[in-house]
Amino acid sequence: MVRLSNAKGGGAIAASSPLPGTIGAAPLLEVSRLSVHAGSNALVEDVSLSVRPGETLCLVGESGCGKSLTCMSMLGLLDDNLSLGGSIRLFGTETVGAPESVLNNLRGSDVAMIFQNPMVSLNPVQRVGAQIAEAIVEHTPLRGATVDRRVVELLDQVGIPNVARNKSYYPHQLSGGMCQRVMIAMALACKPKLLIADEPTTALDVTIQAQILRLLRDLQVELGLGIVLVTHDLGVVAEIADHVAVMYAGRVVEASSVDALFENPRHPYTRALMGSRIGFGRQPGTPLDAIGGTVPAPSARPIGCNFAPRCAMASERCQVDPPLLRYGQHAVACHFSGLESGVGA
Ligand SMILES: Nc1ncnc2c1ncn2[C@@H]1O[C@H](COP(=O)(O)OP(=O)(O)OP(=O)(O)O)[C@@H](O)[C@H]1O
Repeated sequence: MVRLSNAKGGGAIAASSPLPGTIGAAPLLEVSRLSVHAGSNALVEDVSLSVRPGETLCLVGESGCGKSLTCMSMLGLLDDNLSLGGSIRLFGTETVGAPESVLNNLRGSDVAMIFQNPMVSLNPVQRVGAQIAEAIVEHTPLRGATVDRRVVELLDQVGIPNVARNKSYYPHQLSGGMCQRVMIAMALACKPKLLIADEPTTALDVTIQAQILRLLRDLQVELGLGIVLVTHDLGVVAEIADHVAVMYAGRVVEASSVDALFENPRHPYTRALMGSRIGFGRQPGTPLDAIGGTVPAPSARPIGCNFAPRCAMASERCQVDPPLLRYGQHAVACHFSGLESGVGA
């Protein structure tokens, strides 16, 4: 279940139903009223969400909406110039304000992260098998020949063909898709319960992207992983998400189950994201509508609703910040959502 709250909108909001089989399972991750500041600028505000075993939560939004900072906060990997507020509980342990040793224990053991560009994340001068072996030695008690066996097992698990040969290759000898599989193998080396994936398919072409998403989904079923996946692509969301949090200018503006979001997007920003992409409710032949304007910089946010300057529906009401409100399993922060009065579904 993804839970959401917004300080201005009141208490916790249950924004979607748990997956079958996860009802009652303790959340792997619980983020409550997360804020990230650079000096007086709020980069992320009042973000709350949770992920249970076997669930995939997608964070979606344009560049600069705060998706990566939200993920980096979860791992305690924020730059030194940033300050963190709110609460982040990983497997029940509060990590905000916790000593580095607590985060070190969690990172690479119960929680792992994969990034956008595997070519950048992998060491170019070390064979991929050796890089996975290093991750195994760092995060598990395995040693010697057992490590080699585990390398082969992991490469098999992520669908690398001809493992005996490919494990001795350097990253540049493998395709981008294969390198991303290697990164996923490294992430799995520590048998994590939670995987945080920041745009893991953005650098890959569409066919390979679909293969990697399928792999993540398969691994999730096999291992019961919770996944937080960042993307700006609603196609990726449709493919893999159970729950979605749409972020705009540092906040969650809409959240629900993936089905409810696509059936009935309520925030004008969500609808604009859908309208700017081929295949989401568009008639064949209609031109793509780019969303006019850009996400406001944290230092230049408007008074009231952050999306108002780009919103066709904006009126005087939007000078007042809309709270994130819930209707059933759907939460939205817009004066025109029809949710304020609790009507309409
Ligand atoms: N260390 C930092 N100091 C100051 N501002 C920062 C810092 N890191 C990120 N920001 C700003 O915070 C905002 C949110 O950044 P973030 O990287 O989380 O966005 P994003 O939604 O992940 O975008 P992208 O898809 O481009 O990664 C942006 O305006 C960014 O410029």
